[in-house]
Amino acid sequence: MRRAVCPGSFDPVTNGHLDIIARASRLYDVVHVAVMINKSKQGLFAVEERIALIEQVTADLDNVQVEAFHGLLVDFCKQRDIPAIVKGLRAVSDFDYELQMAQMNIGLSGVETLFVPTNPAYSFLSSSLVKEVAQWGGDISHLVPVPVLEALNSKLRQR
Ligand SMILES: O=C(O)c1ccc2[nH]nc(Br)c2c1
Ligand SMILES: O=C(O)c1ccc2[nH]nc(Br)c2c1
Repeated sequence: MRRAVCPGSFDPVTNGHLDIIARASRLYDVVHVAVMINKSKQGLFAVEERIALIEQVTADLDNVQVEAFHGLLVDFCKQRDIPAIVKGLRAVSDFDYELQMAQMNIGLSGVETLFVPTNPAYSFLSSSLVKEVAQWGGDISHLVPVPVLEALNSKLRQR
């Protein structure tokens, strides 16, 4: 079974993320979406909420599995026999950091990183920008899946 992991914080999952995950699911037998637990950074959505949203929006992709992880991504990969990391690249500005991480990861464990050029329609997109615009009442309905839009609206109404 050829496995890959798509790591991220997915706080929340956007159309850009979903595009990468769907394309990876067409290239690999199993795609593990790994939601990073970051104790030092309180996200808008709890990890469980992020996982539930990703599961909801990838329900039509039967080879996608979603789970949380903390610690080193390469350890997550080793424990699950995953030889490849798949990440989206939005712009040249992403590449510096991603190259550094990829070189660190292959040095640590031999896990390769494959980069997928994001759909140009989403090259400006990030979870943080979506949250920023949504909290000021901006229309982000074309940037996130419907369940995420609904979750964002109710989360921001609670504030
Ligand atoms: O959610 C994130 O933090 C995040 C970051 C960087 C990313 N590259 N590709 C994907 Br999918 C991705 C997700
Ligand atoms: O949402 C983010 O923060 C984020 C960052 C970096 C990213 N690269 N490719 C994708 Br899709 C992506 C998403």
